[in-house]
Amino acid sequence: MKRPSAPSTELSDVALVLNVDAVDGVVTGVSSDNREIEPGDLFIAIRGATVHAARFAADAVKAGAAAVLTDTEGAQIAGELGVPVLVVDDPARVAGLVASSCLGRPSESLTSFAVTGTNGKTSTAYMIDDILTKLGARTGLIGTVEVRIAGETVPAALTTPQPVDLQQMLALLVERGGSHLVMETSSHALAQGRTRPIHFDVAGFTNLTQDHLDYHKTFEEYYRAKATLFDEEYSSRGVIIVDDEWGRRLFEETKALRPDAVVSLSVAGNDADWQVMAADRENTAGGPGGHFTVEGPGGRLETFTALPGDFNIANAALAAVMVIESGTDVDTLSEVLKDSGISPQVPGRMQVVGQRPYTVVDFAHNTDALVKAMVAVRGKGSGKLIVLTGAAGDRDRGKRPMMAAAVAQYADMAVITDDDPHSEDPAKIRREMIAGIPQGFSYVEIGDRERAITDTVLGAAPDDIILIAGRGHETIQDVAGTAVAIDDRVVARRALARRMEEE
Ligand SMILES: CC(=O)N[C@H]1[C@@H](OP(=O)(O)OP(=O)(O)OC[C@H]2O[C@@H](n3ccc(=O)[nH]c3=O)[C@H](O)[C@@H]2O)O[C@H](CO)[C@@H](O)[C@@H]1O[C@H](C)C(=O)N[C@@H](C)C(=O)N[C@H](CCC(=O)O)C(=O)O
Ligand SMILES: Nc1ncnc2c1ncn2[C@@H]1O[C@H](COP(=O)(O)OP(=O)(O)OP(=O)(O)O)[C@@H](O)[C@H]1O
Repeated sequence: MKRPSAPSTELSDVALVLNVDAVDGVVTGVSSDNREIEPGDLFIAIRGATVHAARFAADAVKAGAAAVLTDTEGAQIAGELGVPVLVVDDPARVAGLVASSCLGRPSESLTSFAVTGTNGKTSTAYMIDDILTKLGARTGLIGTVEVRIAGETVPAALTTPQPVDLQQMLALLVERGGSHLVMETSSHALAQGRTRPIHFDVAGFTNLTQDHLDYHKTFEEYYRAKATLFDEEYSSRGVIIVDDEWGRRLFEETKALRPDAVVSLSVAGNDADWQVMAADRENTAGGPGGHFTVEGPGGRLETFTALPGDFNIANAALAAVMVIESGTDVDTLSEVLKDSGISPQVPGRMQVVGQRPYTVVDFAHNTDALVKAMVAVRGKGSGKLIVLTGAAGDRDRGKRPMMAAAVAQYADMAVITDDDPHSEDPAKIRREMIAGIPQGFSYVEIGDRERAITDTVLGAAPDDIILIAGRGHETIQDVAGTAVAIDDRVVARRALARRMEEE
């Protein structure tokens, strides 16, 4: 993605923002990676988990960096550079702030939405973007699948970009006349303060179930990271789904501190400011989703989503209430959603790739998401429900047997295959999953994912339902450092076409 144009910034102004001693000089851009330095940039050298970027400071200066911002350790590692060096305690936590001030504080010109939770961030973010676009907004959408900045789309590297990259995306959005920002905020990003200093107009919470315990260590720590988004420093208003215990706790804690800044939403009939009632599940124009009514302090909206599964009604309702809470009138919303409802195309999320056998590719890669996806597709065929799943290496090991046990509980057959093994032995990951399958349940183990998908599609009966879970939109599998190209949707479609030819 192209760089936004940046105004010249006096280093004394940067020093002022950071509350450190002033230095002379001017910068005309900012980067936290020496490989991306352009002449005139401020190089922000951060200690990462693997390396201190100060090791690359000399290279950055060679590439044209006009100044360096780092910590005391970084200044020592970098040595004499011949350009001004600003020293702060924690450059990672101020990187966003510095980038923002060098780029004209872009977030202040945008109406911004952030979604957090274990599952549903991407789907909800696409839905907010869909609504805003129908309302005539020029949007930026930043999340796991892709980054879309006022019309230009690039694949995403992270769910929530690193602070400097993020500020550059916002500056580009403003430069292109963007008015609204919608983004996913991962727990990693919140723990690392990647979104600072963005002050979101509306933050939304979907749900919290087990995931990422390799990074956060305890559920409490995971919850705390997510809860940060609802702090005064991070957002003006919050909309929280209170249908799990973590949502209820988050709502109560936020309400106690900021009574007027948060509203609750329930899809399950729990006590809440906004109530959702689902109806006519199969009668949705344009798809298998559902009609619903959402009613609360801002009025009553009747609409629908064409995306399958009850959980997508929850996501759509959250998206609608977030837009209403940003100040949009319900009648206006009702009018723009009249024909197509809240029905964006969300790549790799409950994406139907074939009808006989009914075949769905979904990103479900934790127990709760798998259960929801299985329940959503259960009635789509009269035959067996076959679920193909694996688990990623170097990530939360605890969830592996739980995921397989859930498949055994809700499906008729499991195909245990590889996800992204990363540096782990894939056979060991599969064994850990299989340990969760109870005696007597029917499963096959096929490590090679392409073969697993192909064999499953070719072997299924026409009335069976196939759920290919775990990788959704992803197109690269990381096997011991080697990038293997595989897109579940392409492989499944190819096998479905072969089936048709052979029939
Ligand atoms: C834990 C974490 O968030 N790590 C991120 C972090 O890595 P790190 O701290 O190890 O960075 P590092 O490689 O040591 O580099 C340190 C600094 O040196 C710089 N550098 C590095 C090499 C070089 O040649 N030149 C250079 O300037 C880097 O730009 C960086 O600023 O900075 C790296 C560079 O920006 C990221 O790629 C890396 O994300 C890793 C890949 C990652 O997997 N993060 C995941 C866990 C993550 O954040 N995931 C969440 C979503 C999870 C979900 O919901 O599924 C996300 O928001 O995506
Ligand atoms: N509200 C929800 N509740 C439970 N499961 C959901 C919900 N929404 C989506 N899912 C399931 O979770 C999977 C991931 O959905 P989505 O990509 O929208 O979430 P995410 O929070 O962005 O995930 P990730 O953090 O892993 O990127 C979907 O493929 C679907 O199976």
